[in-house]
Amino acid sequence: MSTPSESPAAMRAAAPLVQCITNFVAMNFQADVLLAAGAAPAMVHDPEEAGEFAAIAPVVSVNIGTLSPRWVEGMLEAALVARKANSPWVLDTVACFATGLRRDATAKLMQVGPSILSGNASEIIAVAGQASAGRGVDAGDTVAAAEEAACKVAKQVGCIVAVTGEVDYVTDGEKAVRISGGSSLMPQVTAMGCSLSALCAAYAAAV
Ligand SMILES: Nc1ncnc2c1ncn2[C@@H]1O[C@H](COP(=O)(O)OP(=O)(O)OP(=O)(O)O)[C@@H](O)[C@H]1O
Ligand SMILES: Cc1ncsc1CCO
Repeated sequence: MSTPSESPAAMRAAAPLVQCITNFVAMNFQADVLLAAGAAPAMVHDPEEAGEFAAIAPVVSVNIGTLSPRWVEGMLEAALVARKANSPWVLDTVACFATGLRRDATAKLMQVGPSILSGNASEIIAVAGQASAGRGVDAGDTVAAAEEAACKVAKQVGCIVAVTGEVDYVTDGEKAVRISGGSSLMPQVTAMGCSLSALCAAYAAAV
């Protein structure tokens, strides 16, 4: 395992293939962010091939931003294959509180047990089964308000939970770190959080 300062070089050296099942809005931007960081993105989502590809890729990044029932099938197939192979997989629960399809998909995906769960404060509060103030893809809660929910989910699932916002809160349920350094311009650009969760996947595969 590399130290945080060694991790970027370790990731570049490994150049991990990252299977991304992500939303239409983020797809291009997220792929470019992964390439810039030194990973090798592949956007592979159809259930006809998602599981097969997950057997080749060392890590899977799942993002529920633009959902359809068929995409959910692909997500579940890929997540199950990754889990069975003991490979990491990351779940970004975009707007998971908003509709029945999203709530149902999130519940099924959480049952597979992601290695890392990433979302804004309202999404993480909703995953913990609490009422959130989110609106669409935007958070209506502070990161601080989601810390308890993040710890609860991390302990229950045995995963890392990252709550994103002005200062990110990352926990395994016992230890936690707060990460600052973002820009107030970042919420004005779409797909920042989506790209971050895919980057987490790349690092999980490589370091
Ligand atoms: N107000 C802010 N000030 C500084 N940095 C921020 C702020 N809001 C977000 N960020 C940065 O943007 C990153 C993504 O966080 P955010 O919560 O906006 O993701 P998101 O809502 O899931 O994004 P998207 O759904 O558009 O992909 C954070 O990790 C943080 O670095
Ligand atoms: C705007 C938007 N709508 C669904 S996914 C997405 C990208 C940011 O979450």
